[in-house]
Amino acid sequence: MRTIDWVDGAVELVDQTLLPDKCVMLRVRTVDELVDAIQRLAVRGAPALGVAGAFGVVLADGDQAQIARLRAARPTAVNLAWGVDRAAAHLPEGREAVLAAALRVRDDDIAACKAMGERGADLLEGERLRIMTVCNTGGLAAVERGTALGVVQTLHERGRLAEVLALETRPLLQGARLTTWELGRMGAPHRLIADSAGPYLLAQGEVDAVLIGADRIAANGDTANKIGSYALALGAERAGVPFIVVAPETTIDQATPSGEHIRIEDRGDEEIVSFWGVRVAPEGTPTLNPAFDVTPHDLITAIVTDKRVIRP
Ligand SMILES: CSC[C@@H](O)[C@@H](O)C(=O)COP(=O)(O)O
Repeated sequence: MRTIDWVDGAVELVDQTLLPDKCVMLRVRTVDELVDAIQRLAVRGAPALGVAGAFGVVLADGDQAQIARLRAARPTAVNLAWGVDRAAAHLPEGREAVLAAALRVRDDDIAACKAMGERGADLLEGERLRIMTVCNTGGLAAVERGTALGVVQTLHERGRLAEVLALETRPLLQGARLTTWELGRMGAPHRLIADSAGPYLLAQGEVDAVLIGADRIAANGDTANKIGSYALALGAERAGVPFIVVAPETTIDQATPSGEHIRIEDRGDEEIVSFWGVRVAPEGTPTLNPAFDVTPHDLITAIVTDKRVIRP
């Protein structure tokens, strides 16, 4: 199954807000619908956002204001702007050239995820690995297979996966809803844990490696990823566990020198004052809701891309 694709003149994508209960495909025909899908996380994850951005330029049909709005729909994952720019570069050649460029973004992502899975599995030592991960970095965050969870899938296919400990990933529960769903479909052994249990379980020696994805990697290797990644990096360093970032080359942003320059999306009050539509905090509680954090490069053991292994 492809998470996102171009089908009969429209973008077709899995509506991830409905998982794990329902797997429904959404057909998106306008930039307005696509921006809405991106902002409510019907489509999400850096590589999938890159593909959505590229397809969105086809839908925009040369309208520069719409292209600009799409490019800014979510600020932290560099892949969205990158995908938009890569397709938009072909606007002077006409719609067919833009569509061809967008299809190349899709195909390159499929190839990159396969390459990362193999390189990551080759890098890890040990025969029966216990992996900790946060958010969702599987096929749902890309077109197929994904980044960090793509490495997990390759390990599983090679018979080298003992277990995955998946953080639930509050507030939107990408780990609880999406990662466990994907691991179940793969038949990979896993247990779901509360976010705050991550560093403790690392200290208890329950984990052989932490594998995460990335939304933007600065030129010096500082990495923005789902909120909670930094706590895992600190816990992993203290426990002597490798902390590995898996991301395509397209997530490396040479224009951003270091993590302090990365814009972190704040997603507002609603997601944390309530849980699945039920208010859990007193009316009017002020909030801070950063969707991502930045792990400094010195806490990262290795960055695995589709082309190389970087040791920041
Ligand atoms: C392969 S996905 C890498 C990242 O995009 C992923 O870890 C992540 O943080 C996604 O956040 P989300 O807010 O669900 O888009």
